[in-house]
Amino acid sequence: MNDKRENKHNIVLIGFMGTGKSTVGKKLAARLRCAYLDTDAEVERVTGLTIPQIFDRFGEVRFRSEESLVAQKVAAMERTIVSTGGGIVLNRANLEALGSTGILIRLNARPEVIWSRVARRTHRPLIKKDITPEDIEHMMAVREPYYGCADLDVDTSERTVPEIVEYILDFLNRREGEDWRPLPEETEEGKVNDENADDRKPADSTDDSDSRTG
Ligand SMILES: Nc1ncnc2c1ncn2[C@@H]1O[C@H](COP(=O)(O)OP(=O)(O)O)[C@@H](O)[C@H]1O
Ligand SMILES: O=C(O)C1=C[C@@H](OP(=O)(O)O)[C@@H](O)[C@H](O)C1
Ligand SMILES: [Mg+2]
Repeated sequence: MNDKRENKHNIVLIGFMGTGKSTVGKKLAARLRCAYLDTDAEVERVTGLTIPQIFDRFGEVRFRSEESLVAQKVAAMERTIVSTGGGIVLNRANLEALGSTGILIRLNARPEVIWSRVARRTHRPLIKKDITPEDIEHMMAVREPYYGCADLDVDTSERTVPEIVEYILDFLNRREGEDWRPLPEETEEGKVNDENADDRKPADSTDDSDSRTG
C-alpha cells in the first residue's frame, strides 16, 4: 500500500434528500459492475421495518442508530457503490468511516428542484406534507457544512441521470492509482468485447432487487 488512494475502494454518494443518490448509485453500480448498497434499504432490511415505521414507532434517534451501524459495515466493504441517506453525514463517526475507505461524491440540486422531486413522496419522514421550497432551502442551509468534505460535487439540477453517471465516471477515470473503468459487457458467446478487458479484474455483479430508489 504505497498510495493511500489504494484504500479508497468504495464510492459513496452523499447529499441532501432528492438529489438522486439512490437513482444514480444504482445506475453507477450497474455500469461499473460493482456491488451496490443503499444505506436506507439496508436499515430497512436489518430492522424489517420501513423508514417511516422506524420513525413512527421508535423515533429518529433509533433510525440514526441503525444508520450508524450500517455506515460502519459499509466502510469494511470492497468495491461497492453506496447510496447514503441524506442525514448520514450529521454523525461525524459515520462520515469518518465512510470517507476512510470511500471516495465521497456529493450530489446537489437547487431547493426548488429538490422540492419538485420529493414533496409529493411519502416515504421520507422529514419531508412533511405541506413542505415548501423555502423550507427545503432552510434545511439545506443547516446541512450544508456537513456535505463540504466531498471529493467531487455534482449539481444534478439540470443533468439527467445518465449524464450524472458519465460525469462521475469521467472523474473516477482521472484519479491516479485506481481503475474505475467500467467492466466490459459479455457478448453472446460469453467472450469479453472490450479492448481493456485484459487489465481489469472482474467485480461482483449488481443485484437491483436489493436496492431502493427513494
Ligand atoms: N437527475 C435527475 N433528474 C430528474 N429526476 C431525478 C434525477 N435524479 C433523481 N431524480 C428523481 O428524483 C427523485 C428522488 O431521487 P432519489 O434517487 O430517491 O434521491 P435521494 O436518494 O438522493 O433521496 C426520484 O423520483 C428520482 O427518479
Ligand atoms: O436526510 C435525511 O435525514 C434522510 C434522508 C432519507 O434518505 P434520502 O436522502 O435517500 O432521501 C432517509 O435516510 C431518511 O428519510 C432521512
Ligand atoms: Mg435515497
